[in-house]
Amino acid sequence: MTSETRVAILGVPIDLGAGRRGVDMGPSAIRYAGLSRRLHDLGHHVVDFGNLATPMVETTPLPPPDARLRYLEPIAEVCQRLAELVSDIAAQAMLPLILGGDHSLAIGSASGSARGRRLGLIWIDAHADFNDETTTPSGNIHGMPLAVLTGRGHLRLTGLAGKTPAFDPARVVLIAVRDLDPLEREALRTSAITVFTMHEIDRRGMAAVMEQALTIATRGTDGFHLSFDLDVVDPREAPGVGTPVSGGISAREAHLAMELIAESGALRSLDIVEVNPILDERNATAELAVELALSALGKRIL
Ligand SMILES: NC(=[NH2+])NCCC[C@H](N)C(=O)O
Repeated sequence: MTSETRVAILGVPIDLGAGRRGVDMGPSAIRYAGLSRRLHDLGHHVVDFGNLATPMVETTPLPPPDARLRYLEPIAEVCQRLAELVSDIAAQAMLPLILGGDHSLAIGSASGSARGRRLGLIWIDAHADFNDETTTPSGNIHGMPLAVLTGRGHLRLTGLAGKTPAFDPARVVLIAVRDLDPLEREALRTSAITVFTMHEIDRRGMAAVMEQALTIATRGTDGFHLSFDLDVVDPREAPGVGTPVSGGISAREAHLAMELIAESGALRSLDIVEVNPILDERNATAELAVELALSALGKRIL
């Protein structure tokens, strides 16, 4: 039996933070895969707030080729509005479920959720998204949100929670990472973030890793925000993502992680990001995204 949650769906169709087009169609693809109806069938009260208005590449001035923070202004503006909305939704005792969109949007969603409360952060992703303008090889802001949320990055982005850092690095866990840029790796090594790479998952198993992750994210906190990038799943099972990396977790391991998150009872808000329908195979990745959201919100086989 799942306990009824009031779930607020919010789409953020943005791809300005990514180097490749297409993840702006993610919210549509995930809705088309039946998200709202299936959450309702699971016993939740679901309200779809529609999509946040977002600028698109075609109507936004092109950043200079050497930009270290591509599309900073439009992304900061979207994240600011998103933070307001997520904070309002959370204040109404609803659980915000944010559909992406590229991962830069987590700067807004996680900051908004962390306003006025002390949250842990669980980041499940093939990448660490721990670059800043001095370490980024691409200038793409979707490679930076975890750095921003732990206090490192441009001032337009780091203050959206009303406190900096939005999250205490000691309460932040990064899971299933397997692709780091050289300077990003150094920054991660000296941070207080707990990192479980693919190596730890292979070695100790997802259940043991998640158990420890949940302890870290919930100790002394009011719960946690989950940011889930579909590219964490192996591209054989999740081909429709913007930046695929081979050697990922299986869909089963992803489900196990989500089920343990649901069992913790401490999930306060979540993002499901980086679904790219252009690269997908008959919407399989969006369908997986829906299945995983259901697991995170209490779906059980028996
Ligand atoms: N959310 C993502 N898909 N991030 C990919 C980041 C790739 C690379 N590390 C960069 O900073 O450009």
